[in-house]
Formats: sequence, structure tokens, C-alpha cells
Amino acid sequence: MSTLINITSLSWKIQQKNILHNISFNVRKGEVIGIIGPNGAGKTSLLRCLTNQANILANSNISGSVQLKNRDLKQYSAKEIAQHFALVMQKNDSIFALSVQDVMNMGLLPHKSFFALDNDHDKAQIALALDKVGLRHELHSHFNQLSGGEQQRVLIARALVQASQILILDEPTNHLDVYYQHQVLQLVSKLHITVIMTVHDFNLASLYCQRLLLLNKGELISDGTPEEVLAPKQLSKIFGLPCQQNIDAITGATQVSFYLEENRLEENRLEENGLVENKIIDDKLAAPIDTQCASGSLSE
Ligand SMILES: Nc1ncnc2c1ncn2[C@@H]1O[C@H](COP(=O)(O)OP(=O)(O)OP(=O)(O)O)[C@@H](O)[C@H]1O
Repeated sequence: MSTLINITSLSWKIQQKNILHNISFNVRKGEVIGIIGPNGAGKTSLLRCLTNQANILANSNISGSVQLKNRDLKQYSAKEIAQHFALVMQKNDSIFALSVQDVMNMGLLPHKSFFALDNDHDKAQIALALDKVGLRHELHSHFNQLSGGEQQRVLIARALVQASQILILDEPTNHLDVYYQHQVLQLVSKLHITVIMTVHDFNLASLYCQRLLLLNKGELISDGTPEEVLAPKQLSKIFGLPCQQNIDAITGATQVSFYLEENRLEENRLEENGLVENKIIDDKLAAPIDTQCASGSLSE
């Protein structure tokens, strides 16, 4: 796979705080990448830099470089960026007053002039994209009268008609019920384009992303396969909770579970005390621990 994006030593500092610190990685064509990490880790900020939103890379607090196809992203015009990147971000105040059809038309704009819109091919593309997210019947509805989950699905459909090479999504499963969480992630992961998305749910990220980037306090802590990045020791340390990694019996995907010690079933504690190999990781010991320590790992 050829390299599409190169991020080198990207740092962003605001009032002594490192929003992003010395981040370097490459994105290869066709990869589906999930960016994970705790609240405030810098996930959305990284997406904003990757797409030079509002010309953010011109900000003097930001250093390092982002290159798209071996050319500095700062040299791309806004239209060129829109031709390469389809965005599904969290804040969409500017489109609230529009109809679903108007929102969908916006997805076609990067590739044509406003006056060239609305031919039969465009209409068919829009209908197909809305079909994929189960919302064809809402074409003439007002965007602001849809539920949060329906709005999110319209934005994903708009990104589909934009037909860009790179799809950027900030928390695409926000507001979605469990059916549409899977539906939408399955859809975007099978588009055969490059996808970079922030995901809070590690198990969904693991199931639908081939590569994960773990951020914490603005730093890139880990970059690799879900199995590598969802390492219990690492996650336990960052989130301050015991963590266990399993292979899902149905999907075969790496999964993790977190829990408070007080919520563990008593019978599990007894079983592990005697017989079962323990995979719980103690934050303080930063190593697999034996069962005698396990029940007190949070309180000690
Ligand atoms: N323009 C800004 N001015 C000041 N601080 C900012 C700005 N943008 C982001 N931050 C700070 O940078 C940090 C990272 O924010 P960001 O939104 O990127 O985190 P995140 O990982 O996406 O978080 P979440 O999971 O909560 O959405 C936060 O502490 C945030 O307050």
C-alpha cells in the first residue's frame, strides 16, 4: 500500500499545555485507522490538523508537518482539501437550518459548481447514499427535526456522496443505537477507501479498524494492530482500571473489558484464587498479578 499522509513531529501547544506532542505516523492508502484514547487526549485536535481545518496548520503554536501525497497540506486550497477529505465532525451548527436534500447536495459541491448540481445522476447518488444509512424517506425533512442519530447518519451519507479518497470521522457512533453503530462502521470499513476515525468504544474500534492509534495527553502512546494497542497493561495504566483482553468467540476480534474490583463476581475471585490463570493487570505493579493481589488492586 502506498503512503498517502505523512505526519512528522506534529506538536500543538496552547498556554504551556501540549494539545499534541511530537506525533509522527504515516497513513497508507486503503487503511482503516481508529484513533482511541481518554477524554482530552487530543483525538479531535489531531483530526483537525490532519485536514487543516480552518487553516489550523498556519497557527504559530503548531509545529511539525502534515503531508498529503508528498506535498505540504498547507499548500492545498480549501477546495483541493474538500476533494481529498470527506469529513463527519461533531459540530454542525451551520447546516442546522437546511433540509436533508440541501445537506446531501453539499457533499457534491467539491467536485462541481453549485449550478451544475441536481442532475439525475446526482439524485440517484444521493438516494443510494441515504438508502445505505436507512434514511431515504427523510430526503425532504429538515435536518434539525431529525434525531441526533439520524443527523449523524445523514452526515455519513453526505460523506459517501462526496466520494473522496479519505474519510475522516469524529466519533461516528455518537448518538447511534447499537444496530446503527455496527451498520455504519461496517459500511465505512468496507468502502475500500482510507478511513481515519476517532472511536471511544475500544471493542467497536477493534472489530472494524485494522490499525489503532492510542493517544494520551497529546502523545501517541501506541500504533499497531488492535491486539497490540489494546494491551491490558497499557490501558489499565492510562484509565486507572483493571483491564482484561479476550478474543471474542463469535467475531474472533480482540476485545477488552474494564471493571471496578468491587463489581467482580465473588465466585470468580474464588475460582481465580485457586485455579485459573489471572490476566488482570495491576496498575501499580504494571505487570500481571496473582489473584491474592487482584481483589485489592484499586484500593491499595
Ligand atoms: N482551541 C483550543 N483552545 C484551548 N484548548 C484546546 C483547544 N482545542 C482543544 N483544546 C484542548 O486540547 C485537549 C484535547 O482536546 P480534544 O478535543 O482534541 O480531545 P479528545 O481526545 O478529542 O477528547 P474527547 O474524547 O473528550 O472528545 C483538551 O484538553 C482541550 O481542552
